[in-house]
Amino acid sequence: MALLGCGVVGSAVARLLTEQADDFEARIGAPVELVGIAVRRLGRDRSAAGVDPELFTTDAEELVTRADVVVEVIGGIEPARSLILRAFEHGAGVVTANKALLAESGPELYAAAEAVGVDLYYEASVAGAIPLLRPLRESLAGDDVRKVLGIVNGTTNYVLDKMHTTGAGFGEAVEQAQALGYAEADPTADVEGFDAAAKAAILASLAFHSRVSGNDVYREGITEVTAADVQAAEAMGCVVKLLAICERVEATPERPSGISVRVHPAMIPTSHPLAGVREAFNAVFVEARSAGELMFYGRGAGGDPTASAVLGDVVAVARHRVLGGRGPGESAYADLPTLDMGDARTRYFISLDVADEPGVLAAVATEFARHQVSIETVRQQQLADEDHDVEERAELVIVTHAAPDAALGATVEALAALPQVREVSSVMRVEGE
Ligand SMILES: NC(=O)C1=CN([C@@H]2O[C@H](COP(=O)(O)OP(=O)(O)OC[C@H]3O[C@@H](n4cnc5c(N)ncnc54)[C@H](OP(=O)(O)O)[C@@H]3O)[C@@H](O)[C@H]2O)C=CC1
Ligand SMILES: N[C@@H](CC=O)C(=O)O
Repeated sequence: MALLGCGVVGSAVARLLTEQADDFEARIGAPVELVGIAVRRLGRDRSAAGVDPELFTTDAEELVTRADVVVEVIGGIEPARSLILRAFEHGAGVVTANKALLAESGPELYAAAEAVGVDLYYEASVAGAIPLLRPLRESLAGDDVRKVLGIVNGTTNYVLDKMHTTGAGFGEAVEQAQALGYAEADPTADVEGFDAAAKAAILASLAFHSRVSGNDVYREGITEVTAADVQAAEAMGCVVKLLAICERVEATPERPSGISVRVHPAMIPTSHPLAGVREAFNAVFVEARSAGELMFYGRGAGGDPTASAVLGDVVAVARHRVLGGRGPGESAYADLPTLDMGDARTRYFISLDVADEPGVLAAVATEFARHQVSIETVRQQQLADEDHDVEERAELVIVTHAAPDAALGATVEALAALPQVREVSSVMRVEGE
């Protein structure tokens, strides 16, 4: 086995593989020999990997030519993509945790693996330690998956959790997540939702037997979530979570059936099981026609949890080397189109700072009616300034029923333009009953 990368995940893979060498031999039916570990720079302290220092090399291209199984935990697009293709050319099976690469170049990699008849496994790429991709790809192969909904990014869940529970600032919480090994090399990928979007693309591809790339996913990160949003959520008995939502959408007279794949922050009621997902944990609901609802929960990031998923794949690929055969390849036969975000049916929470005068409610309600958005609840309260003097201002808090996202967005724009509306203080989608 060749290991590409020896950072948070790679060092845990090397250490656990070495510590449990006898068990791996028994499970696979042959010993696993680590033939080398490729890194960017030599001379760093690699003691966490617990392996012979002679194994380290900066020549990854040469290393992949002398292994039966290549584990890629470098991250990013290049040189990870070229190294994986080179490993396939030399007949090696590949295990990767690289969701960014799979979401961008998945079809190319599946085809290359297929062409030479070798394995490509990537359980660690979504939701860290949680066995999720194999259940979707294999256990649910006899069912019809309708929806996948969950928290798939540990860093943002950690940040939002800290903002809720300790009142920590955004930057401070991101630094903590980086120190704990949860964040990507560039944490922008986490906080801007790119990492969750890549994972949503992988989940949707597997769940709906279609090709979904990261660019097909509607994406909003958590950088715009303010302390005021967090407080507004709490006042509503909700918490803010970054959610990945993949769903089958039936045809309407205006558009064909397809899939909606989106990542954005949302308020969910504290009674919802996802609200209790704390720190860097992940949780994913899968809804299938016959199975009903399934929930997967566990550690979504960090060295050892991710290495657990990587090593599970190593055992599967190595077994195939010993016994013959290979795991399932890509299944994209359904070829469903990805629909526009505007067509997704969502619910909105909207908080407005309005002039407290007659006719305000009617003006606001008219905009909702004009855009065919139905209101679920409205709450109005007078606003006081810092000296607790009651001004001629009020806060209107509105929660809508589900409506097309485009109609909800247009409603917010129209509300902002009303003369009675001083400010749209907070807008967030709402998920969960
Ligand atoms: N951290 C986590 O919790 C999880 C991470 N992942 C994924 O796992 C992968 C690895 O993540 P992580 O371990 O956190 O990343 P790190 O940044 O901690 O480690 C990356 C490793 O790759 C090496 N590397 C970088 N560029 C090259 C190169 N050109 N040639 C050879 N080696 C190179 C680095 O070398 P050097 O040490 O010399 O810098 C380092 O050892 C990523 O795809 C990530 O998305 C998936 C699930 C969870
Ligand atoms: N940066 C990612 C790591 C695991 O995929 C996350 O925070 O979830």
